[in-house]
Amino acid sequence: MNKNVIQQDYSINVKNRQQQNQHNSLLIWFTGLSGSGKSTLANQVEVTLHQQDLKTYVLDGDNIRRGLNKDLGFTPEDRKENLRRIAETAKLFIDAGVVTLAAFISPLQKDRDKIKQIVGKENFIEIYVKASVEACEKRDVKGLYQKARNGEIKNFTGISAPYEEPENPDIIVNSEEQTIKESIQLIMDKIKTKLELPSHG
Ligand SMILES: Nc1ncnc2c1ncn2[C@@H]1O[C@H](COP(=O)(O)OS(=O)(=O)O)[C@@H](OP(=O)(O)O)[C@H]1O
Ligand SMILES: Nc1ncnc2c1ncn2[C@@H]1O[C@H](COP(=O)(O)OP(=O)(O)O)[C@@H](O)[C@H]1O
Repeated sequence: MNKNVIQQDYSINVKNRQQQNQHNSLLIWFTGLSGSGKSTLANQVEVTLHQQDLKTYVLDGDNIRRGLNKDLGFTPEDRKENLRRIAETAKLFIDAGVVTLAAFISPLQKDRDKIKQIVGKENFIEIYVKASVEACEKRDVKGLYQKARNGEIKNFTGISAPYEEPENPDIIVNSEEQTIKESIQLIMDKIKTKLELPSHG
C-alpha cells in the first residue's frame, strides 16, 4: 500500500448507521459447488430479512462476474482476485450498515480465510451449502456440468477444478437432505443473535 495514501475519517461511522437501522451489519457467506443451492438460499434469507425491515443486499457470482469482475476467469489466480475484490466490496457494504449476503463457490480454504481476514471475523458468517457433485450434476441448473464433461468448459469446480470443504463453517446446510424451508430456519436462528435486532425481536 502507498504510504502517502492516508485513511480519511468521516463524522458518521458504521455504529451510527447501525443504530439508525436498528440492526448490526454482517457478511453472510454461502460457499458450495455450482448448483448446490447458494443463490436459492441467499435469496430466501434476503426475502426473510427484508420482510423484517432490515437493510440487505446480495452479491452473487454470476452477477459480479458480468460487471465488476468481467475481466476475470476461473484459473486459481483469477478466482483469488475475484474473491479479494468481492471481500473488499462486502467490507464497504458492512461499513454502510447493510446485511450483506454473498453466494460464491469460493472453493479454496486459503481464499475463504482471506475474505474473513479482510472483513473481520466478527462480521463474517460462513455457510457451507453441502451437496455432492453427483447431486449438483443431476440438477445441472444451467447445463454447465454437461459442458464441463464435454470439455467445453475448463477448470470447472467439482469436475476439473478442486472444491475444498470448509474446515470450520459456522453453519452447514445439506441441500440433499434438508428442505429449503428447513435450511432457512436453521440459518435465521443462527444469525438472529449476531444481528442484535432490538426492535425486531
Ligand atoms: N469453470 C467454472 N467453474 C465454476 N463455475 C463456473 C465456471 N464457468 C462458469 N461458471 C459460472 O460461474 C459461477 C461461479 O462464479 P464464482 O465467482 O462464484 O466462482 S469462484 O468463487 O471464483 O470460484 C457459477 O455460478 P453458480 O452455479 O451460481 O455457482 C457458474 O454459473
Ligand atoms: N434443499 C435445497 N436447498 C437449496 N436448493 C435446492 C434444494 N433442493 C433443491 N434445490 C434446487 O437446486 C438448485 C440450486 O441452484 P442454485 O441456487 O442456482 O445453486 P448455486 O447458486 O449454488 O449454483 C435450484 O434449482 C433449487 O431449487
